[in-house]
Amino acid sequence: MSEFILSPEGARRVDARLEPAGLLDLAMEEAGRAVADAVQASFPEGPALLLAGGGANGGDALVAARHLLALGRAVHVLAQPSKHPLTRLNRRRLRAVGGEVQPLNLSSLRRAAASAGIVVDGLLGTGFVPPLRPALAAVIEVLNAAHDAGLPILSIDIPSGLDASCADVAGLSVRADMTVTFMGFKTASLFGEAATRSGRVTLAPLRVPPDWVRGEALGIRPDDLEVAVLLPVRTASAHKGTAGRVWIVGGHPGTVGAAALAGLGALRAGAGLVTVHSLADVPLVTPELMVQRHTNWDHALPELRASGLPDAVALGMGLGPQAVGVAREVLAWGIPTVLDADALHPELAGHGHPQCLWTPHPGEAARLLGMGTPEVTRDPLAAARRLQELLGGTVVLKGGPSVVASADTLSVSRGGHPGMASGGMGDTLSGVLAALLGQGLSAADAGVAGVRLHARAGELAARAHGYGLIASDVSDELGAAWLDLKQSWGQFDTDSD
Ligand SMILES: NC(=O)C1=CN([C@@H]2O[C@H](COP(=O)(O)OP(=O)(O)OC[C@H]3O[C@@H](n4cnc5c(N)ncnc54)[C@H](OP(=O)(O)O)[C@@H]3O)[C@@H](O)[C@H]2O)[C@@H](O)CC1
Ligand SMILES: Nc1ncnc2c1ncn2[C@@H]1O[C@H](COP(=O)(O)OP(=O)(O)O)[C@@H](O)[C@H]1O
Repeated sequence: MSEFILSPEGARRVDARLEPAGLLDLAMEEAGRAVADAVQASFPEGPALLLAGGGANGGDALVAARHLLALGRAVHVLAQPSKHPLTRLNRRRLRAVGGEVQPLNLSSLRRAAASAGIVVDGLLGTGFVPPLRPALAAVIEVLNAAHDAGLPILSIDIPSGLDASCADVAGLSVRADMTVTFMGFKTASLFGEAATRSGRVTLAPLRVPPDWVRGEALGIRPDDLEVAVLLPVRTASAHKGTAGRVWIVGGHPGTVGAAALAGLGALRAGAGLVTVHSLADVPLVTPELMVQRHTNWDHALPELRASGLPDAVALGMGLGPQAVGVAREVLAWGIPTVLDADALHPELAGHGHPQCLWTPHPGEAARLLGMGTPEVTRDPLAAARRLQELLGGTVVLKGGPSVVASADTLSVSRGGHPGMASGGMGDTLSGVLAALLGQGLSAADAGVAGVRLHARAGELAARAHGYGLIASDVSDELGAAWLDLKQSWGQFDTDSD
């Protein structure tokens, strides 16, 4: 099932629908219970210290404390005063079952932290409005010092002090080992330094009408089953001519490996026939890859067109200074096209078509949008949306994780591995995407499926290579990643499919 991504405003609008129906109390109960379960499952040792702020985030902490007590766990609760009716109600409920609530201040925190096995941070959630007030800043400093000394922290919904809608970390915030977030992931749970501060993030969807959440969602995060159904299935009579003919147009003296890596990626993602067209000598990365060296693009492109177009083309990888002119010609062919690297130029805006897949990394995205790279990485969902509006077709804004933006959906990929931060990984992805386009997927489906396939291959390759991962290792695992995704569907017969 897809998971959703929510803005703080979207979460508040869902709250506003729950409250008059009397359902906010139940949502808080479920949220607090999910936190208690996570504490028991992941941090079973020692007393649990729960910190409750004045808002609903603090209410979740008080509910969690009650559930932990009921499970027999030693709990210690420090709370700020609250005007929030449900938070006050849950403070009374906690007391009613014998739980003690003491005021939160620096000395009570230091004392309790010294004997705690886990701290639950329920100080600030999506209602936080920066900047952090000094009194809470001092609390978070003590908390982070205790964390540095080895005390684990689980944050409720979002680490206190983080702006949920932003991947950057502007000021002081809690450094969590784990975050239990509700209804949908927040931008801060998924991207950048904010995601690092969130630790391992798990989603408690809460029993809220899914249409209420879907209606507010900024985007979705498909699971592997949803990706698996997008991957093409061949009939027994398939042959190389029906499995997708792909051209790679790229390479230039000095950067010709980029085109070769794309070719390898396309072969390993199932393309039937792959030819690299280049002005430079392409290294023989594998004999199955066909190579045509041309002397100049002005002659080569009309000849190629006349020779019969392939099912899909990927262009730009290491293509060099002529990339924009070449891209204009290739776009006029009107066939499924991946545009990467040197072909990602603002001059091409308006020249695309619905079967285009544009694959910028944040630096290229910034060049296309005429902004700085930090603006792109601060809010990758917004940047991907703007890129799609500028370029049309489908945009893959690459990163860990990548965002796939089509006209009607924003989708965030799961997985990948930090070992994928090495040159050539994006070239491999371009080949993968072209192979999927060549096998008949729409640009939007190829974007979602190709990015996850590439990320899964990266995860598998990292088992052997860790941070020493190189792009051709990822290509080598594409077949295994494909099988893996299909098996998650549970309908894959490895002998015949
Ligand atoms: N449907 C859902 O998603 C559900 C969401 N749920 C939960 O609700 C949470 C959102 O709750 P929320 O709206 O009450 O806000 P919350 O984060 O507790 O913050 C408000 C408190 O912070 C304070 N404060 C603010 N800024 C500050 C600053 N700069 N520096 C210092 N303090 C500052 C502010 O103080 P005040 O301004 O009132 O003085 C007030 O006390 C959400 O994250 C999730 O945990 C669940 O209960 C179940 C259903
Ligand atoms: N930390 C990471 N986690 C997951 N994927 C990553 C990470 N770092 C890089 N990648 C992936 O590697 C690829 C890098 O692309 P790009 O920067 O264009 O590489 P190149 O231009 O060297 O080919 C992207 O698909 C990106 O999603």
